[in-house]
Amino acid sequence: MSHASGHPLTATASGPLTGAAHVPGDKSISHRSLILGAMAVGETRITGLLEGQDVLDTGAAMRAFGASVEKAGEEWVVRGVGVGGLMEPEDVIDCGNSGTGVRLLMGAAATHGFSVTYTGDASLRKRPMARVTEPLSLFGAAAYGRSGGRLPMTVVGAGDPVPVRYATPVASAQVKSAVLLAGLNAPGETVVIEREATRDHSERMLRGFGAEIDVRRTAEGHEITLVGRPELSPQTIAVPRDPSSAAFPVCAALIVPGSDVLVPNIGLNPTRAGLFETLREMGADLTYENPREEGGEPAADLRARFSPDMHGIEVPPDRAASMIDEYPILSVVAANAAGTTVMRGVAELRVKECDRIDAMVQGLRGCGVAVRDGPDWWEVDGRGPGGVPGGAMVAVHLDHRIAMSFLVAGMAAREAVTVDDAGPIATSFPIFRALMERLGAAFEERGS
Ligand SMILES: O=C(O)C1=C[C@@H](OP(=O)(O)O)[C@@H](O)[C@H](O)C1
Ligand SMILES: C=C(OP(=O)(O)O)C(=O)O
Repeated sequence: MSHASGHPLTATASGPLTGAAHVPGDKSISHRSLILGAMAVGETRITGLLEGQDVLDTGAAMRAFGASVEKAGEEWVVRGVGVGGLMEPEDVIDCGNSGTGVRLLMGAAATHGFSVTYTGDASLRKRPMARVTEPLSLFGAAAYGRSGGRLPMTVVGAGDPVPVRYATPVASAQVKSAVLLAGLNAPGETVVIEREATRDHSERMLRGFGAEIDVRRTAEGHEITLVGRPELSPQTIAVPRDPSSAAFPVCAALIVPGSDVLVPNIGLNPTRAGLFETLREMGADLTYENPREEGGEPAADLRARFSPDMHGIEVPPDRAASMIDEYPILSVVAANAAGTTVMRGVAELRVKECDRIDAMVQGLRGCGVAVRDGPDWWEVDGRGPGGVPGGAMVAVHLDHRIAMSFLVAGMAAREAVTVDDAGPIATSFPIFRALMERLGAAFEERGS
């Protein structure tokens, strides 16, 4: 569902940020818990589920496909219908702002013999869907959408699906996951080959639910083989906290003088941890405390302290997939570091909730920071600690990460920074404002 829009918010310079920041559950793992829970036979119990709008929309969709999804106390309980048991929804499936939601659902339903019409908010209706419907057509499904492969779109599922071998042309965990989820209800082996490793939550969770799945390194990259038509057994899932949400209090602490923030129990799956590696290379005082395993995923407590000696770096392009959602907030840290930070191989940023390179370039320029960009790269000239002038009103284009990034920028800038719409933050991090205020951040609602 679409969130209320047009709610501006201003961040002003705060004193030091201190204390513990308990960020919500991982968005990627939350979507997958609901979808795989709905395709298992029996009751899956989930704690730590992200209750952001993106995930709530996926929960509502799974109900429309015939599963039961209810909250009982602190737990979410999903009663699944089994692989092949999804039912035709009676109405359009509205995935709101969520690319992950719509692309994974298209995959899961595409090997069922019924049709589903999908839509989303004004941001999602601009995003490319052909990257998913092309491989789904190999299973025997057909998609009819607006020009350019945009939503609203009807996917006519394959009643008699065949398994597929598919090499993904873009580094995208959503595309990989859509093919694997479709492969669940195809007889035989479905194979996905990805040149660069993307987040592997689907593979881990499919294995956890009892599917036969094999991952091997070949000359072509990662080859993932899934045996179709398994019976999935229900699971008890503790969702780890989201490293992509942790990025905001961590980066705020690095650039606000005197800060010392602990972000406990963060999932540090290597396919997600590229930002933290990059920050450490820039000279950030960022440490991992109590490293451990939580539910099959590496985890640690992150400790971030004000880091006045950070310097720009060239971010290795082969790291992009492991930090793809973190480039906006990285560029805010880069603006507060000395020297230039160069980010290459990031064309995917142009097809997220908005064109994230363009949104950050415009907003940072408005804040007095020099930025240059090209089709798949951009670079930020740092102004050193406390050197960002700020004082801008920034357009967020229905993009939660742009909104949160500029609010963090405002916490360290000389003049306040206003975002034109803080509404989208609720898609992934509904407690962002309260959590940052508890650390010491100062926000104002100044009106538009
Ligand atoms: O699979 C996932 O859960 C996600 C994959 C990434 O998208 P792409 O697959 O488009 O890279 C990421 O940007 C998104 O926030 C979540
Ligand atoms: C790109 C993102 O999400 P999605 O693709 O699920 O909309 C994100 O959360 O940064």
